[in-house]
Amino acid sequence: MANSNRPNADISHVYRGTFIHSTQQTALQILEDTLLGVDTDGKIAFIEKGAELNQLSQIFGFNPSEVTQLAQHELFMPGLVDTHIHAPQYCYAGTALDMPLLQWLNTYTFPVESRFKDLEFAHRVYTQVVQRTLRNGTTTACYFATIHTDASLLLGQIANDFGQRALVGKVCMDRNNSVKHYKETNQESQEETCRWVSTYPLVRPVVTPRFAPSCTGALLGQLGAIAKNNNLHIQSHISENVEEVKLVKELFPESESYTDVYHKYNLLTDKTVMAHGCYLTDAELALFRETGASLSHCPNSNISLCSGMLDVRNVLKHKVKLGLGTDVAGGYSASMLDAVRRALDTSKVLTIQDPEYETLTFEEVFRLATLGGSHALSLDDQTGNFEVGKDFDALRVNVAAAGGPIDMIQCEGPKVRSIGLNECTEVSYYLYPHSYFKTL
Ligand SMILES: O=c1[nH]c(=O)c2nc[nH]c2[nH]1
Ligand SMILES: [Zn+2]
Repeated sequence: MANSNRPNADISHVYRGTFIHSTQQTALQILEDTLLGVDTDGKIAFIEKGAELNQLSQIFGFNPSEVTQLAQHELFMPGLVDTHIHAPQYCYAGTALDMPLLQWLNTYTFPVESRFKDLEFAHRVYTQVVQRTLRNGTTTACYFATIHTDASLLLGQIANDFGQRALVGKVCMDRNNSVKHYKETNQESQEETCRWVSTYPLVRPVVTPRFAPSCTGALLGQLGAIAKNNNLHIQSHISENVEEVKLVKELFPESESYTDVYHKYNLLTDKTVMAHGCYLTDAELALFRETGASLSHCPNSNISLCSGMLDVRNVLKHKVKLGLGTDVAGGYSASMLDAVRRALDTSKVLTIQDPEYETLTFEEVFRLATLGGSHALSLDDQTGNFEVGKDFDALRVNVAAAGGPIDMIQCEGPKVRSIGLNECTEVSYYLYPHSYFKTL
């Protein structure tokens, strides 16, 4: 029995069955006939082999007859972590994907986001995006909201009420010539960001310069200082599209690279997550590694906006922390399972282009969607896998749910050990992020 267990914990639930998760050493571990105990704070008190039941029940003082046994076709997996999603853009997800990034922002995104001044509209869309992502198994999400502080607070409140672990950013932008009222003055952006971050712990605020082209150097510097003084998370976009990289060079001629722009303004820290990074050089990746900043790989968005393809293998080689993001609505799907599939597709396209390229495995991408995401958001002490002491943040998956999308086929031959890349995990599940079960 592992000595990392916490024998003094008060146990509220014990589950027995199959658990799958990732560790640093193993991309996908399948733990059959396993017992997992949850304490009254919702934290994992032990995870041990089923055969240890009697011993565990004595140590932890629970009754073996109260153990919840999973059915044959059920399993637990960690809640999915979406490291980059724009909550307001959910209202046009699946449409408006006919332009490259900069034109797309001006034509569709900024006009829609400017509507979130209207709190009633914001309430409607934000409720839908939180419910939908939860239903898709996203128990942790790192959201961009809009420039409107009150609507951003509402998003945090809604996520909190539904039991989703959410990091939320009030977007900052003091540069935008395309939609008249959708920008702030430098002073407004600074003051509203201070008002925003002072709402902690109701929401976990993220300092959110939209991206370098939307912010003056002065604002970037002020946001870097606010993040530093309050030890806050930071999120933004980087090197998504060739035109954007060129624009950043023109706007910030004194900087050596796009990464250097953020670094100069103290926006690259071990609590920073930057979306995309398709065109980062090895020197820029080295700077990410040095500062502890992470990347969010958003393959659906990268393909949908014809932005580029991230070389994930190279990011991993540089030991840069990496998670997956849906990037709704540049990405048309709010499902992290879709992000898993698109990450594999992108990797396979890179292999088609260069047969020597080492394609990502399904197991590696599963890890990116769970443990990798929790690392990228610096939440790996709380979530990402089934380690003792972390929150029991899990999806209970029934791959044989009545009316579900999978036909279970009995066949002879080797036992199938991988859950594969079909629709199976989008069937039925329960969330258990805050020491109570929820069925959506
Ligand atoms: O995919 C993206 N979505 C956005 O909303 C955005 N803003 C700046 N850069 C961006 N990229
Ligand atoms: Zn984005």
